[in-house]
Amino acid sequence: MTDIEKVAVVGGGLMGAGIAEVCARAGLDVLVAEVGTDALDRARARISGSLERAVAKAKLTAEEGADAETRLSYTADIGDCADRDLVIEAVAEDEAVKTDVFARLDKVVARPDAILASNTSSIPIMKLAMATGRAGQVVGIHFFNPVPVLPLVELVPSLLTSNETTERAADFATGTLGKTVVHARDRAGFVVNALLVPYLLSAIRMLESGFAAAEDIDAGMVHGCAHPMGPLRLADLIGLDTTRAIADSMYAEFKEPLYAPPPLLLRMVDAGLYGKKSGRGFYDYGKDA
Ligand SMILES: CCCCCCCC(=O)CC(=O)SCCNC(=O)CCNC(=O)[C@H](O)C(C)(C)COP(=O)(O)OP(=O)(O)OC[C@H]1O[C@@H](n2cnc3c(N)ncnc32)[C@H](O)[C@@H]1OP(=O)(O)O
Ligand SMILES: NC(=O)C1=CN([C@@H]2O[C@H](COP(=O)(O)OP(=O)(O)OC[C@H]3O[C@@H](n4cnc5c(N)ncnc54)[C@H](O)[C@@H]3O)[C@@H](O)[C@H]2O)C=CC1
Repeated sequence: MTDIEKVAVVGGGLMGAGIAEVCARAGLDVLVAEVGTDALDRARARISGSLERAVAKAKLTAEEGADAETRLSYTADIGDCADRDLVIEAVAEDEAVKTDVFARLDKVVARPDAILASNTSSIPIMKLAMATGRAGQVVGIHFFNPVPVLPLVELVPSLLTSNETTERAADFATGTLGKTVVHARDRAGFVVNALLVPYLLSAIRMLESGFAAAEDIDAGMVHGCAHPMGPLRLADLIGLDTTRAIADSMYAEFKEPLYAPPPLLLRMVDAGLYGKKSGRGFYDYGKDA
C-alpha cells in the first residue's frame, strides 16, 4: 500500500468510470469530476452498473459492492479536487481539453506532494506537464480497456517527472490496485499503442479497400491468432472518435503513414458512428448498447 488514499478521476466516461471503480474496490476514497449533471449521472450509472455486475458474478460480495459505492462521490466542480493525493485525468483524447484540465488542477490541488496523472493513450506527458507549475509531479498512468479486466498499466514519466513521483505511482498501480506495470518513455503511443495502432488502422484499411468483410477480418484474428476479439470489434469497443484522435496525435508525432487515420474512419466519425458507445460502428449494437 502507498500513502495515496484520496483519489480524483477527472472524466467519468468509458475509462474514467473503470478507473474510479477499481480505485474504490481497492479501498480508496474516490471523487469523480465531470462536466455537468447529465455526464455525472451517466458516470454514476456506469460505475454502479459495473459494480452490480461484479456482485451478480460473485467477483464481489454484496457488502464489498455496497462499500465501494460509499467510497465514491461525484462533482461537477474541479475545485473539489483540492484535497486529493492523486488526480487521474481521463477526459477525451484532445490536447487542448487536457492541457486546460491540467492548468486548472495545478491551481486547485492544494497538497504540495499530490500527483497529477493522465490516462492519455497517445499525447506526450510533457505537453500536459508544461501546463502546470509542477512538472515533477506529472506522470502518465495508462490503463487498458476494460479497466476491471485488463491487468496492465503503462507508467510514463516525462523528462521532468521526479523519481519519487514515478516510484509512488508505480507503488499505487501495483501495491494498491494490483496491476502489472510496464515502464515506457514519453513517446506518443508509449509501448502498447505504438504496436496496436498500426494493426487496428491496417484492419480498417483492409475493410476500406475490399480485402474482406468485417466479420472475416475479425474472425481471422480471433480464430487464427487467438485474440479475444478482432481488430474492428476492438476499435468499436475503444470508440472510433477516440481511435481517430489517437491516430491523429501519433501521426502528428511521427509523420509515419501507418499512423494516419484512413478516410473510412474519418467518415464514420463525421457520421457520429463511434462504435459500441453510440450503438453503431463497424457493427450494430442496438440503441442502448
Ligand atoms: C487506432 C487507435 C486505437 C488505439 C486505442 C488504444 C486505446 C488504449 O489507449 C489502450 C487500450 O485499452 S487498447 C484495448 C485493450 N483491450 C483489449 O484488447 C480488449 C480485448 N478484449 C477482451 O479482453 C475481451 O474480449 C473482453 C474482456 C472485452 C470481453 O471478453 P469476452 O468476449 O470473453 O466476453 P465476456 O465473456 O462477456 O467477458 C469475459 C470476462 O470479462 C468480464 N468483463 C467483460 N467486459 C467487462 C467490463 N466492461 N467490465 C468488467 N468486466 C468485464 C466479464 O464479466 C467476464 O468475466 P468472467 O465471467 O469472470 O469470465
Ligand atoms: N477508450 C479506450 O479504450 C481507452 C481510452 N484511453 C484514454 O482515456 C481517455 C478517456 O477516453 P474514454 O474514456 O474512452 O473517453 P469518453 O469519451 O468515454 O469519456 C471522456 C469523458 O470526459 C468527460 N470530460 C470532457 N471534458 C471534461 C472536463 N473538462 N472535465 C471533466 N470531464 C470532462 C466527458 O464528459 C466524457 O464523459 C482518453 O485520453 C483516451 O485516449 C486509454 C485507454 C483505453
